[in-house]
Amino acid sequence: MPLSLTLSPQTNFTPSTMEEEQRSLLLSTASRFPLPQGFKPSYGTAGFRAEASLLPSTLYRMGILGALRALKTQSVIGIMITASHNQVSDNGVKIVDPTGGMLSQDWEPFADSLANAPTADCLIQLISEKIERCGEKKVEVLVGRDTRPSGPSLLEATKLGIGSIIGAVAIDVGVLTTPQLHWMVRASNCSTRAAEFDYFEQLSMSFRCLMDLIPGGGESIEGFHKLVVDGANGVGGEKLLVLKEMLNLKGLELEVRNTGSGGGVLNEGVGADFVQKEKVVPSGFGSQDVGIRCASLDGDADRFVYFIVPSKNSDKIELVDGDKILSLFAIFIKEQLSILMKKTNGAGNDYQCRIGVVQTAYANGASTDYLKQLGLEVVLTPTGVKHLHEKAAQYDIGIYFEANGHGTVLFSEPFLHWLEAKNDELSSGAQDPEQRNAALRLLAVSKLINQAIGDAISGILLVEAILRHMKWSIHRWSELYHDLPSKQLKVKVVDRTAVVTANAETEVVKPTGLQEAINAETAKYSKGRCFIRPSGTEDVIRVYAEASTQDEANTLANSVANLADKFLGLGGGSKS
Ligand SMILES: CC(=O)N[C@H]1[C@@H](OP(=O)(O)O)O[C@H](CO)[C@@H](O)[C@@H]1O
Ligand SMILES: [Mg+2]
Repeated sequence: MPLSLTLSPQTNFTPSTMEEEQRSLLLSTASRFPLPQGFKPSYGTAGFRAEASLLPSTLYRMGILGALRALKTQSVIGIMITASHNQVSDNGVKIVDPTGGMLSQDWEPFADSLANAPTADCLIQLISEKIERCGEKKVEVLVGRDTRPSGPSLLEATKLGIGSIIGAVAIDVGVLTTPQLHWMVRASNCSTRAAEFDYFEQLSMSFRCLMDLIPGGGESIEGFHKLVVDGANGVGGEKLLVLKEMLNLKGLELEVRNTGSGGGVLNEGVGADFVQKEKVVPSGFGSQDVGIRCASLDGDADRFVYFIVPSKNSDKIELVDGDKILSLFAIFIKEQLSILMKKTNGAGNDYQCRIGVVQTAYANGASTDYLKQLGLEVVLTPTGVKHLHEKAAQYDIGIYFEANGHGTVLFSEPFLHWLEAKNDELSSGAQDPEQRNAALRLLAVSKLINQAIGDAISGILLVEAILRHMKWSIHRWSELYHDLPSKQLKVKVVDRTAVVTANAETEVVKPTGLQEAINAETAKYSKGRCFIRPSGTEDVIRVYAEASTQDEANTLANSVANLADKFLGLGGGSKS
């Protein structure tokens, strides 16, 4: 428990004024968490990740960072202990800002410095430069974790870090999906009900609302109802089962496999990352699932993809990835908006709603072309939800997805205010009921789809409601456009930070000469596109290639991986 201290409002602590009580509290805890020798944690695409035994000092220090951020913002902050799709022996940490989004990027260098402070004295010096207190109210840091066995001990380290900052309190919110924690932090700071039950209730109510608004009641289509979900042996499967208990699924038969209770290993041969990258049937799925709608969550349930098992005789799947999920959401939202905005009695509409679609360079080129053909504005950002989310928030409706299934739809406050008012206006008087329904549907979407971060559970519910609304099978959805064949490889190099990229990671700036070599290789292929970038979650360089045939995409990826190896590699370095 933190020590209580009466503080005067607006007190700023400088190195010389950090009071003795705070200093000695920090000294007593910091000495228990030395930085392991040779360990250089780095704040990557989504926080810190490493082999779990290396992480107690990082988690303790991120506990401190969460507390400092809560004091600075005078808001609830979240800390999620997870390594998402990484192997079970890894763990990691993501920090959730007051809005429910990822830690503000201008705090990332501080996070790096804290995590790498070599001694307790250096750590205390860094803290004393950042610590700020305003007011006497204690600030809360919510700590959630996924199902990894290293979670409980890392939770204790995190709580000690939070408790080492006077004025901050750790609240253990237990085992959660990453997006549940983001949702709770956002709700806490909006002064709305923020318990896990409230999350489930909001999702189930908005889902039911969308289902009730389906013209003709969303009547059954042969073979339509069954959805089988692969829970990656992680936290998402169990949570989906809780939701299923609460939800009137309107005839949707939901089966969840790989919940982790059957002895399977987290992310091993299962889960969204495996399915999307390997394009093979996950463990627990097979010939009994041919033609059925299937979905996979990742280890912390912040991403999802759909897939079909096309034949009994092969372990290959037909992937319906984040790009297609984005396309489905975009079609539905665009359609509802155009119903809502249509002129009635010669009267126009008074709101110019800007829709934006945000992707990364990993988006399949066919999806980008398709979205542009729909008349949508498409922009690319660097990899990582922090970049996509920031860009999407600049629109009235910003739809963002990474190809791997991480994304959501953001609605701006001004647009939601307008929509609420429009809905009120349409509900009074003899208006077109379809226009009112369109307003209600968009409002329901804004409540169903997580406004804080990509969320597999809420995303799956939105997909299910839209497919039912459109009366589309997964096959119809998958046929929206045909993906260009693509290939991803990882290359182990001596120092991945030697690669510096520009233009949303599509061009290598350093080392010099490498981009020219990639260009020359890519030019040999019809519809060739290829880029490399350092991963922010693994110690590898990623290579992505697209071409008009799978063989060509494979060859292009291999050639460029060899180039990366030549410029940066271990010499005959490993590829996978
Ligand atoms: C190609 C790819 O799938 N990259 C993933 C992966 O990041 P890397 O920086 O590529 O390791 O993990 C991120 C966090 O989950 C996710 O946002 C991102 O899309
Ligand atoms: Mg994840």
